Amino acid sequence: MSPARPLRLSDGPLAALRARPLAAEVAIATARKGDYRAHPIDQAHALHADPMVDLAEYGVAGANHYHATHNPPYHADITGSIPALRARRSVAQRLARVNDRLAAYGLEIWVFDAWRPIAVQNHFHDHWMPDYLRRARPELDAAALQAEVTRYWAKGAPGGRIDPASPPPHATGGAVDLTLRDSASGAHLFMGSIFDDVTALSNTDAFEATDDAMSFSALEARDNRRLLFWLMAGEGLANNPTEWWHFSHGDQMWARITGARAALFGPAPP
Ligand SMILES: C[C@@H](N)C(=O)N[C@H](C)C(=O)O
Ligand SMILES: [Zn+2]
Repeated sequence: MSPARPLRLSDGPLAALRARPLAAEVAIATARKGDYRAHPIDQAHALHADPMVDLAEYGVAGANHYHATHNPPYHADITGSIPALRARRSVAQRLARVNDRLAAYGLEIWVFDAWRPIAVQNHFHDHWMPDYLRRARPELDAAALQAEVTRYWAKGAPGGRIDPASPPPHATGGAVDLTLRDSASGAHLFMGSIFDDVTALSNTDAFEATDDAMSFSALEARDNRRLLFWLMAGEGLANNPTEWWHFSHGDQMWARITGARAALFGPAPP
């Protein structure tokens, strides 16, 4: 018996997700996110000690974007990066369930990054992004430059010592950066910007207001971002409104955006 042909994205339940606007949810997330690093963390929660696992063990595909050479816009292996893609077990299970929904369409999640060494976080927040901005936007004063850095890169930990009450999202094991791809060819769905673009183009709702019925690029990016957003929301993951690729469950950003009383995860266990 020949394998069933994959469903088309114009059909079935995922077509409905691609047609579902997301601007209202993004506006709520933007309003709530605020100073998310000050949100309480519930150390007594049953998931607080959720173990770390390799995403590959849960059938979730990906390659660490920071531990690579052909990784625009960096084009360099970042010092301190690792090949592994690790996350909390409950997060891996959520991603696996998203993959179950995608399978009939011949699609799957592709992960760019998950748990991130603090050296990598510090590199981008303290050095790479400020250096880049000083060259590209020399008109920015110190405060404006810092605001622009933290729009896209969370503060790490000076000296590498993570404050257990305020870990950067990717140090918790609850945050993942990802997209969708065709499982057979490996081709990524078009999302309208590259991963880690640090402009408004990366805002999750960047294409929601498109009124140009002839811009198939804008329409395709809009519908694919909607698909990713609603699939992840269906598994309880919250999206960072300035980055279409960043989702989390259990960290402080997730707690702020979803209205949870407390986050579940502090710094990830070894
Ligand atoms: C820039 C991106 N890869 C990212 O992960 N940003 C978030 C906000 C972070 O640094 O935690
Ligand atoms: Zn991220």
